[in-house]
Amino acid sequence: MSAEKLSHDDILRAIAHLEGWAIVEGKLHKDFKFDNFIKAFGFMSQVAILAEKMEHHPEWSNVYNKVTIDLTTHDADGISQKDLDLAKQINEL
Ligand SMILES: C[C@H](O)[C@H](O)[C@H]1CNC2=NC(N)=NC(=O)C2=N1
Repeated sequence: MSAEKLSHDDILRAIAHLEGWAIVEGKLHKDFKFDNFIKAFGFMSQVAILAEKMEHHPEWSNVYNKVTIDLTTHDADGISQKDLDLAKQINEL
């Protein structure tokens, strides 16, 4: 997996196939809403396992049934293929 920063155009092309994701303040962003806190936290647990396996970790926050995720590659100082891969796997959960 490459950790090089991708161009804006490359990212736009890729997120056309990633439902719900957008570029917000230079990061790959998506808002999630669940029925309740337990479901939101269950989702976060699954994302945590994925992130640890990929050695690539989200910036995120949770308020009750809402989870906000921002993906960026700190090592590349921008969005890389790793962020796109993690976004795709999160959508497949
Ligand atoms: C050594 C380790 O693989 C790196 O520090 C990883 C860990 N998780 C990471 N996560 C994210 N989002 N960006 C990184 O650059 C990053 N680097």
